[in-house]
Amino acid sequence: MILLTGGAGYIGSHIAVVLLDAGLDVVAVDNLSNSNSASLERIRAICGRSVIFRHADIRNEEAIYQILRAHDVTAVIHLAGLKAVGESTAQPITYYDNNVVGTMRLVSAMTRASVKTLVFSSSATVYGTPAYLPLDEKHPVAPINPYGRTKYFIEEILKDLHESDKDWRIAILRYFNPVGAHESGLIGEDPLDVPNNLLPIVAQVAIGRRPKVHVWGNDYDTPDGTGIRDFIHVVDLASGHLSALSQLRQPGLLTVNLGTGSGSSVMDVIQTFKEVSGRPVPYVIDQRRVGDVATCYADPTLAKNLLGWTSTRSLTQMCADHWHFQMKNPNGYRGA
Ligand SMILES: NC(=O)c1ccc[n+]([C@@H]2O[C@H](COP(=O)([O-])OP(=O)(O)OC[C@H]3O[C@@H](n4cnc5c(N)ncnc54)[C@H](O)[C@@H]3O)[C@@H](O)[C@H]2O)c1
Ligand SMILES: O=c1ccn([C@@H]2O[C@H](COP(=O)(O)OP(=O)(O)O[C@H]3O[C@H](CO)[C@@H](O)[C@H](O)[C@H]3O)[C@@H](O)[C@H]2O)c(=O)[nH]1
Repeated sequence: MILLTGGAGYIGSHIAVVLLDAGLDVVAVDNLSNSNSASLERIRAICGRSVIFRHADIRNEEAIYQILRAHDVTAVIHLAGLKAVGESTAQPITYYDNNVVGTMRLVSAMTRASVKTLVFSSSATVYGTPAYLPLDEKHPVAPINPYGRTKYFIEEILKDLHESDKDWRIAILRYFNPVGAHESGLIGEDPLDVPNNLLPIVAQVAIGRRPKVHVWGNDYDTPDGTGIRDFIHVVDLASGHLSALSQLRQPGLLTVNLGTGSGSSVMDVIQTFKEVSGRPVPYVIDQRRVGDVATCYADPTLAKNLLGWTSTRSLTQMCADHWHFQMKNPNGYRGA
């Protein structure tokens, strides 16, 4: 049995599908602070079987301990956390409590239950401003906001934990920019508030929920002047977790990028989305967003060599699947 924290969320729901499809059993823990339990019903519709759901907060060590014991959990995939960069600057203590303290309570419960296999969701945001590209795992880490620092501190805590007890099997996965949705259009990204990330904004503009995309700067040192990111299909990202679990059959700690290795600009995304949706995507050029870097993409070689994992889905596929979910669920999971 795999415990999936944050299992009702965007990435967690896609990982649940990949795990169930691989024949594994899943217990999902989520406090639903940024998700809707409707996603869990949709998982059942896709896979023909369910995840077990426990409504709990990862900071509740006793509750997590009881869940680990009751379900004979052998490994944990840990996604639960807060992820909005701007909010983390306004509410740093909330972020440190939820993400860092939450992870400490979780690993304490795991230690008590003798469950010592952990896959952790980190982020390319730990690299901060790139000193060189593509970003490999040896690139220095220097996050530039509290959210990024929670990920960095958790990585360091997990390294200390592994140093202290070599029985632990830990995979730290640094995600680049997850986008898209399951091909069924049943699960996808459903931001509860105004989205910050590019793809959900573009999708809401294409469907008419917002008038236009604000392109944050077209004066970067990139071919079209707009920011470049390594967008990765969420289903490819999810399958990377299955590969990491297989690799953790031996004790050890690994830190691996999950990205495609190629970058697309904001204008590439807008153009591709326009093509796959057949809808206009009006945009306006605006000031640069504070804290943004010009270009960020992964060196995915280690994931290939160590995990035998590579991404396979194109930007067109990412936009098409994102659009499919948006069309099927114009108001997200609300009303589902
Ligand atoms: N989406 C991205 O761009 C991105 C990039 C890099 C890393 N990540 C990381 O991946 C993970 C999942 O991200 P996502 O995009 O699916 O976000 P999400 O908000 O959709 O999912 C996170 C889930 O965790 C739950 N949660 C939050 N705090 C909790 C707590 N204390 N106890 C129990 N549940 C809690 C939320 O309700 C939500 O369902 C996060 O750790 C995030 O930092 C995301
Ligand atoms: O309305 C918008 C939103 C974004 N952008 C641009 O689009 C690009 C991508 O932005 P966004 O989707 O917000 O992603 P990032 O800023 O790269 O950050 C994401 O990707 C990181 C990993 O690389 C994660 O750590 C962060 O949590 C996650 O928000 C950037 O150039 C932005 O300036 C716009 O032009 N207009």
